[in-house]
Amino acid sequence: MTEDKAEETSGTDAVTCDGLDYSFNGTKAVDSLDLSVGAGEVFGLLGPNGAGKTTAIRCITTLLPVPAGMVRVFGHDAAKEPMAVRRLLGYVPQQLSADATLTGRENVTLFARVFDVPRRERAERVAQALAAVDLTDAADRMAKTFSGGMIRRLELAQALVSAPRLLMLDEPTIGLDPIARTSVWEHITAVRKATGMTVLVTTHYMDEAEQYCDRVALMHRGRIHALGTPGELRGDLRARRVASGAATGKDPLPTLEDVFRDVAGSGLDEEGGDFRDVRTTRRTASRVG
Ligand SMILES: Nc1ncnc2c1ncn2[C@@H]1O[C@H](COP(=O)(O)OP(=O)(O)OP(=O)(O)O)[C@@H](O)[C@H]1O
Repeated sequence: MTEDKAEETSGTDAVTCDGLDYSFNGTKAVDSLDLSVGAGEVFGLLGPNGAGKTTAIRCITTLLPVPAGMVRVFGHDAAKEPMAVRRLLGYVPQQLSADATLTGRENVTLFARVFDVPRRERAERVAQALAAVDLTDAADRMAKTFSGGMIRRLELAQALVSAPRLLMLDEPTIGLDPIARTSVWEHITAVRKATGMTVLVTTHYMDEAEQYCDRVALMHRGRIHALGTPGELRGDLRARRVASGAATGKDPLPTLEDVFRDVAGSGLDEEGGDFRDVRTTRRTASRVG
């Protein structure tokens, strides 16, 4: 992290969305979203396909234009100061962002150049980013020889090389096997501990959200239906069930998926929106091969 960025981002929320709306051809993808992500938090935006998670993320990254006053990143208005916002962000989109025909090091160097990492610091910062995701030994191999998990870690290194204060990850572990998923999360967690950066992540995987996110927002049809720590949300649902006579205090805590079913009602079933069913497999290694 560079010192000027650390100073610039102290004392303000990392992300504030205030009545964020976004429509595609008249259809609302994000509907009056209010959200605050505290500096240093790992915050999970959860929801089934089509909930509006990616659209919200793209508004926050400034990739989709929004009116002034709707999105702030460390106090900078995304509409008025998009360059200031971008300077503080690292973004790993769902789509593949590594080039198969370049080596790991070349891919990260490309991002270092695009994000204006000073030339004299570049080689060291690239090496640090690769080391942070455990790719030092593979750094000089072409990305097309990498496994899906390694590619995801390479994409993380690409996003980390500019020393972001806010790392945005759109479905970072989709399509990976359980071991690779754990490895990606361990690296995210380690970098976050070392740098204090904020992490905003979208996922379908409730187990990951539960394990790695400080707070989560459950999103459905463009709106947030519940927000809190995973423990709070599960505890609240149990309390509601006990109060209504549907459960006793001795029953095990409901899962986050139960919480989601409760707040989203029957809409999930209508849309075939069970989280276990809706994962779109992100093409990773096979796509670069
Ligand atoms: N470029 C686009 N043009 C038109 N409609 C879009 C576009 N991108 C998204 N949408 C629509 O906006 C809504 C929200 O989509 P979005 O991709 O934000 O959801 P999501 O929660 O990220 O889902 P997924 O997990 O599938 O990415 C959906 O109804 C989707 O069809």
